[in-house]
Amino acid sequence: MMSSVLLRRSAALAASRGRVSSTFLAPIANFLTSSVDVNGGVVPAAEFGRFSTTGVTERALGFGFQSMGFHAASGPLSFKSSLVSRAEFAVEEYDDASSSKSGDEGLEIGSLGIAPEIVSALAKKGITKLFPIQRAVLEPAMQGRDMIGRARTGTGKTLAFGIPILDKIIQFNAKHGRGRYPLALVLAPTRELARQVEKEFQEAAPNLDTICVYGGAPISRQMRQLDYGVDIAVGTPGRLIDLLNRGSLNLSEVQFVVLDEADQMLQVGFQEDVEKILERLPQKRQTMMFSATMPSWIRKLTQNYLTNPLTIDLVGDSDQKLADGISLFSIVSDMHGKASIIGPLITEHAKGGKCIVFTQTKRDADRLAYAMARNFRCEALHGDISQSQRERTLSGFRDGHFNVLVATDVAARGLDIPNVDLVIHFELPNNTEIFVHRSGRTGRAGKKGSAILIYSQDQSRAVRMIEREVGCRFNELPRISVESGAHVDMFSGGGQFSSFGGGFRDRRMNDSGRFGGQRGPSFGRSAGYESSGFRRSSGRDSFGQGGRNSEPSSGGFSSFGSRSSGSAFGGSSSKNAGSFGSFGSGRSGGFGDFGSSSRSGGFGDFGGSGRSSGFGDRNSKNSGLFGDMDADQRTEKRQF
Ligand SMILES: Nc1ncnc2c1ncn2[C@@H]1O[C@H](COP(=O)(O)OP(=O)(O)OP(=O)(O)O)[C@@H](O)[C@H]1O
Repeated sequence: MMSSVLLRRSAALAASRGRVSSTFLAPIANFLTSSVDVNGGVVPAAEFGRFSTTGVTERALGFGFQSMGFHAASGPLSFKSSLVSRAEFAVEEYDDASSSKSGDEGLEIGSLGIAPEIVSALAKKGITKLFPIQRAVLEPAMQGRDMIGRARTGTGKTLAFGIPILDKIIQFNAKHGRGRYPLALVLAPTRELARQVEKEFQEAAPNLDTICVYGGAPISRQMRQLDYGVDIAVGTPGRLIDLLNRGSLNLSEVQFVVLDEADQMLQVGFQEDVEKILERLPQKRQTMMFSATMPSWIRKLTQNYLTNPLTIDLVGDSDQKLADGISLFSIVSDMHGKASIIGPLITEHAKGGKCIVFTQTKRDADRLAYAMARNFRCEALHGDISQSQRERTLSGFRDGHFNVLVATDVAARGLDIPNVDLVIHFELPNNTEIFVHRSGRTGRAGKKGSAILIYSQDQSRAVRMIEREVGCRFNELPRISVESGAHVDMFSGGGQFSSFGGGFRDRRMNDSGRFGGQRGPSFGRSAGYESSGFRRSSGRDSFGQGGRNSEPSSGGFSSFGSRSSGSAFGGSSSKNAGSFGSFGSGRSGGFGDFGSSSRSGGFGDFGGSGRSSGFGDRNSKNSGLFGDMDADQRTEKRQF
């Protein structure tokens, strides 16, 4: 091991470059000087008011930061204010972020003193200018500030925290040589997102050693890699904890921690594990939290984890919360016709590009993908599918081998897949945050895209509520009538069940409206909701719906056979044997085994995990909300 450490150190020394601190700030200062007049009158978004131009704590930042003395002496404090104001101003210009129309020439990445290897690596990806959130974050992040960052989906939050961290690590390594233990830790809620973040880090700083740890992948390989030494660890909490418990992961040198999708990471069920990890980190560290959604509860909670945090919010409370390029549509459909209108919607609105259809349940995702596969190249993605299959599916989708992905909310957050032109909410999401994240799989990085919400007549109120909460307006599409011959039968094994999802849900629904998502008053929102269709979660403001608890893939129907299984109606012996295996809310009723059976081909080895599509389980500890927990044979339920 010593040799690997030495190897890492000498490699770093070879790459060492004695950078003069002032090179970093001078170009920014020039830029700001030239832009200060322009921005003088700009009132930052609501949260920007909280950005203090005074009292910036120069936290003692551990070993890596002393060498960054220039940041501690970075000129007048108003400078930082200008930077943030400028960033906010730029948000309004963001429509055309990729062009130079906005007059952003001053923030060419190459002129900021960022490590040349980052600059050239980003340039290879066509990234030459900072996006607004990246501008806003750069300076305070370089100063070591703890922060909460909110910016709309697809606006570059990953590199907003990535660039400063990578730059600092490169500098640290150049000075001290490379050590064995990670200097930065990024926590993400799903395996796919963790992999994506790690990839983005790796591509932006190819000479740094990164590792992505998550369940469903052999732990021994991850242990070996950690043993060899890494600069940055990205992972999902379950596997990180396992590695900590096994003594393979040492977090004693971590200087930078990021909670990506922070509002999800700090939900009950997730939060405990996150805390376990945070407890193992040095006190002296820089902690940053990012998400496109920051419900009010999270702002209070973050005080527990952050020191004198700076809030950088490019969304603001009153604005619309979706990225600008997303056009929103709604269409009413009864439960029976829903599946049948997906095809026409895709044909009309995806325009040959990719489409993600979001369902509430794993089972629904399977069924819909199965039924749609008759007309589209289409696959399902959810937490009951084996990790290897999940990865194959996602890369197949990325690479354009098929164009329609039917997914649970395991794919709602963070995933950056090129050319997703259309998102369809097959069912109402459980809360507005999920709506924002799901919709945000399209319209990324300044591109345009569409999101269509399918709802039933009695969900109109919930639709209006989304509009209010998200600050958006749906364009109502004309109803699509489904001729009987064109009806999509979701249930291959039993033609008698021609309705889908919500229809069944309603039948499962008990009097208290547990399956809220399928009914008007059941839509959740983070700001609280009083309908009986909601369950309040642990005193926080964000609500799940009862249906979520009962979402489980195994709970609903027995009817849908996997491609590999002839026993499609495995649950027919269950309580409600009349038609469907189990209308109960229990996970295992009817055909609990469906979820765990392995499949070949169509529907994966249902060994994965995750959570179902809402926050309904926030009350339950260890509810297995993270995609990785399963693979480590943890006891959580699997819900995504
Ligand atoms: N400065 C930039 N110039 C051009 N493209 C960029 C820039 N920064 C990031 N991107 C690209 O924008 C896309 C979206 O970035 P990213 O995934 O970080 O968004 P996000 O804000 O984290 O979204 P979400 O909220 O959905 O997680 C990525 O493909 C990324 O490579």
